Amino acid sequence: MTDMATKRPYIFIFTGTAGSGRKTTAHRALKGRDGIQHVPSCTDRPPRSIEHPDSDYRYVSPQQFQLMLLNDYFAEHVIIDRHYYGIGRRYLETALDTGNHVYLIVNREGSDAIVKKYGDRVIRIFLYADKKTVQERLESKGMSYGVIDNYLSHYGEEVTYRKSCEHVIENVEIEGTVAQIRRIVEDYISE
Ligand SMILES: Nc1ncnc2c1ncn2[C@@H]1O[C@H](COP(=O)(O)OP(=O)(O)OP(=O)(O)O)[C@@H](O)[C@H]1O
Ligand SMILES: Nc1nc2c(ncn2[C@@H]2O[C@H](COP(=O)(O)O)[C@@H](O)[C@H]2O)c(=O)[nH]1
Repeated sequence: MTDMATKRPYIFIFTGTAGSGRKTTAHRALKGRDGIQHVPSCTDRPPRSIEHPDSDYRYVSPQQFQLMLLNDYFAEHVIIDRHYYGIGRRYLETALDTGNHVYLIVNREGSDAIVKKYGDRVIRIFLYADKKTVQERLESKGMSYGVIDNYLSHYGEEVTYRKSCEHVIENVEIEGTVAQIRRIVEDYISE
């Protein structure tokens, strides 16, 4: 068997401080690129906007989520502020089995769980912005003050996780961040 044939695909994890721009920059850098696909999370959190539900999530009811848990549906799951979030194991593994690299956007507990399960093909890219910038960006996105305050209250614990990650990017200027993400990912997948 050739070296190429034995190589497992990479799992790129976008993690970091909440509101740091993970979704925006990861999708801008990678969506539509051949050979890599996003694995969306499931959550029982209701959409923040009914008119424009966040396409990052598969929204399920709390009852559905509990049933999925009972059926060992998730590769990892967390509870954040009374809501459940998780990455479907089958989604993730089907993508990997077809030879695609994947990317996920999860918090630090999710990152640790995926590393534990999938090992050294997991690459964590940590994004952060300073607290004041996060606040301004989320206010301009129209997020409620309650959610923003909650995000900011976890900032200190979240930012220390950068030390465990393979790559750290301060997301200042969006195009610069997108270019850095592309460079990091290309370096791995063109090995
Ligand atoms: N470099 C940047 N400059 C200005 N605005 C940005 C930048 N990066 C992201 N944003 C904006 O900041 C807001 C938060 O970004 P995004 O939702 O991608 O963050 P996130 O880390 O995925 O958040 P969450 O914690 O909600 O999952 C969005 O309105 C996005 O357009
Ligand atoms: N471990 C996981 N964390 C996840 C997942 N999906 C999202 N998240 C993280 O949850 C918080 C809160 O998200 P919000 O959209 O309600 O603001 C944020 O840090 C997300 O990255 C997941 O499947 N697993």
